[in-house]
Amino acid sequence: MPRIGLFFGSNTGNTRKIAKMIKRRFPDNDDIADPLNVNKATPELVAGYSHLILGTPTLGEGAMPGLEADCQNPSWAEFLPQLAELDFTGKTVALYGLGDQEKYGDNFCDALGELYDFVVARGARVVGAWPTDGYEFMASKAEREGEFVGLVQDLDNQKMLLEARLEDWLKLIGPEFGLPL
Ligand SMILES: Cc1cc2nc3c(=O)[nH]c(=O)nc-3n(C[C@H](O)[C@H](O)[C@H](O)COP(=O)(O)O)c2cc1C
Repeated sequence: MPRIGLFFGSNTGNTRKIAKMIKRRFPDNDDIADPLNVNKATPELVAGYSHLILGTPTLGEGAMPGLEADCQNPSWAEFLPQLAELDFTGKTVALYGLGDQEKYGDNFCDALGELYDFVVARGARVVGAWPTDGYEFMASKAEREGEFVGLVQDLDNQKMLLEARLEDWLKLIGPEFGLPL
């Protein structure tokens, strides 16, 4: 079984696209599972991995994706409560989030911050903090002590930076995840 689980929620496909890019970046590497939408995941599946890469967009006004944020399918908002009792102690977790800094500068990538708080409260070791340089926003729950808690991508305004940012971040977390660079 792969060591590294790759889970995402997505409304319009951007977060899924990045999950697929991460998987494709390591071809023929059995350590990393195929990306799975959280609306098809189970707590048992998440529990089975020692390493997790979790991705989420922010919807609504700073909300997790899910039915209340007008997604067509359940997503993180419905799945996280199912993980409430899961012990993340001993797990290494890397997070990435998507948002729109121009339209939602007051809630930029808030769901990424919520995901961070959720796993940290359950004992996870989170790696892959990311600089806020190069982004313009007013407030973000994903910002802690001057850094984002994970990779931030803005495909609405900075799509041209997608690949370079992802590559740099994968280099950052690679050693923590035992992934080749
Ligand atoms: C209705 C709606 C609400 C949004 N609210 C926020 C928000 O509060 N904060 C933010 O950073 N981005 C917000 N966004 C931007 C999305 O997070 C961004 O477009 C993201 O790339 C969508 O990812 P997905 O295609 O995986 O769903 C919102 C987008 C939509 C359509």
